[in-house]
Amino acid sequence: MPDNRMKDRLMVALDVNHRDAALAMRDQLGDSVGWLKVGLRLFVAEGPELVRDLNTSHKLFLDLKFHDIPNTVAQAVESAGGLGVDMINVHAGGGEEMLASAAKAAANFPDMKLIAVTVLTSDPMPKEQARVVALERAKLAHDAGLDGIVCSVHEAAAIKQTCGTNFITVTPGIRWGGQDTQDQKRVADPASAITGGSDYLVVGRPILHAPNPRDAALEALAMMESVTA
Ligand SMILES: O=C(O)c1cc(=O)[nH]c(=O)n1[C@@H]1O[C@H](COP(=O)(O)O)[C@@H](O)[C@H]1O
Repeated sequence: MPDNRMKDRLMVALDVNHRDAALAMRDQLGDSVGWLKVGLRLFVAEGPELVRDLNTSHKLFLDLKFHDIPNTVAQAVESAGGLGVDMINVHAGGGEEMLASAAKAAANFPDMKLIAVTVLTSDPMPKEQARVVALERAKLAHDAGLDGIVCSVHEAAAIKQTCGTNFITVTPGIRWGGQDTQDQKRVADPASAITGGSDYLVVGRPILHAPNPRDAALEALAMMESVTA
């Protein structure tokens, strides 16, 4: 049985395009992971009903990366809050006013975490530059009252240092054992993510496309656990 402290820090990105595929993956993973992430592909295909269904067995991160004028983003945050999900995200690039409007709307849903994407893990900018920009955007999100950010493992420690240990760091771009990095540019393995200041690891294809997704999730969890006391 996986360690609850770690399984509650592992988010599987359900980047599939059909309700049946999503439910089958949920069932295969079972209690090996604490979180599921629904992103653009699945949400556009299947909508809110599936989100509610998945949220009955697992915590749910609705990853739609809102990026629009402040009023529109605030309204979208309200709608997401109405779904009862546990976490949503916006783009920090939307600026201070947009972030503040999103935070104000999210305050009506105290159980839902609002986080901001800093620099996409697929962005080809050099790592040093990504760290500077991600930190700048993290500060903006922190000052606007958001709960945390999405960044790569390479920026997580600096962000924690500046914004405080309670400021949530969610890190996609997780690969291990020589896996193909695909479109991801700033990657790290599960153990480095834990030691590098990540609160939550987002893993998609390395689990979804594994011969046995549950075994792949357990492998990631074992690496996460290997660096904790
Ligand atoms: O917000 C995200 O979740 C996200 C931000 C980011 O900077 N990079 C990133 O990969 N993601 C998401 O994290 C998941 C990573 O998937 P894999 O690359 O397949 O592990 C995908 O669902 C992406 O949409």
